[in-house]
Amino acid sequence: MTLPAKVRIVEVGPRDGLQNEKQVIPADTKVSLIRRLEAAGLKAIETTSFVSPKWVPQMGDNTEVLTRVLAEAAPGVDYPVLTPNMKGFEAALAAGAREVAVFGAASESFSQKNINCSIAESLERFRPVLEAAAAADVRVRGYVSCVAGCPYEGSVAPEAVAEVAGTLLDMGCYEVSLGDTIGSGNPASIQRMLEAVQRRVPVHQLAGHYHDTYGMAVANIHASLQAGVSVFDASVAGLGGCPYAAGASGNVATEDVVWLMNSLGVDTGIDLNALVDTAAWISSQLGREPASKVARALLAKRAKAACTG
Ligand SMILES: CC(C)(COP(=O)([O-])OP(=O)([O-])OC[C@H]1O[C@@H](n2cnc3c(N)ncnc32)[C@H](O)[C@@H]1OP(=O)([O-])[O-])[C@@H](O)C(=O)NCCC(=O)NCCSC(=O)C[C@@](C)(O)CC(=O)[O-]
Repeated sequence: MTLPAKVRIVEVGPRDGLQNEKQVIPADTKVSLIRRLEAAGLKAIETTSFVSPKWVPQMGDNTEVLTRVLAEAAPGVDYPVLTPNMKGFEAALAAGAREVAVFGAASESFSQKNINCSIAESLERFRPVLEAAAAADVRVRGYVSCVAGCPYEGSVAPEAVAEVAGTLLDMGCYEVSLGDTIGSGNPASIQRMLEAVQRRVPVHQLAGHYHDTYGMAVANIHASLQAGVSVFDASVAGLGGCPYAAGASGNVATEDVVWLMNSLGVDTGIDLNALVDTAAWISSQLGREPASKVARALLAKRAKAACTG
């Protein structure tokens, strides 16, 4: 299949990337990260989540972060936030959200552990969110977790993914992001899953959200590109992991995705050097090195050039 001329990258670092950090990250750092991502050319930046602070303490500053980000919103940039129920949606709307995301799963056990209800109950919680969002002219994105495997149940049937994705679309989501939450997918299994999902959902309404636990995320993105997917979620410096999927590493690093796309001649609109600066900056704030191979390689190259130059 011919590759698309350009792809849309949804940066999830400030939410998916930071939600699992044990240390308290000041709101100033989160806002500064988002400003740097805007400057690097990201046009969709998942900013925070309106979930229970008892469940995910790191996102407890959601209103402050979203309000401050929106007060100086960059032109043409979307700032989606997660909202699992009406309580979250109402708080997000009050803080000025113009895009939200509901998040379900293709695995019953993960749904219970993550949002404390069954898949069917979760869809019933999302329905009023989608209705209220339509009335307020707020866009809604859908997520399906565990599309390639569940930390509690093991394998997940592609048909189960297709069913939840299709229902989210029928309910009014404009796009469904397919989460390989524990990074257990490989190009063959992702391809099989996408074939099943595409029987229910048009490919232009799908996004890939692949964690990089086993180093397969870039290969899975390449397989998805060949299957016609042109939206990918990624996290600067490879930050993150899901608090309810033990051992799962971060999302694929945004730098790795931009490097892949640049090498394929696919436009992302993102400045790789500015992105690597951002990866180095947020990693230093967290007291570690960037997780991504591309950031490490480019930073090492710069350091060598600085020594020899
Ligand atoms: C969904 C709930 C809230 C249900 O939690 P619950 O306990 O079933 O909810 P409840 O309605 O029974 O309410 C219990 C308490 O929570 C409060 N509450 C209820 N709703 C909210 C809200 N929206 N915001 C703030 N507080 C809320 C509510 O007010 C009450 O407070 P209390 O009276 O005990 O003081 C809970 O399970 C939760 O917050 N879970 C967190 C899930 C989460 O954030 N997981 C990580 C994100 S998902 C992910 O990372 C995967 C993804 C998207 O990236 C894709 C992938 O990789 O697969």
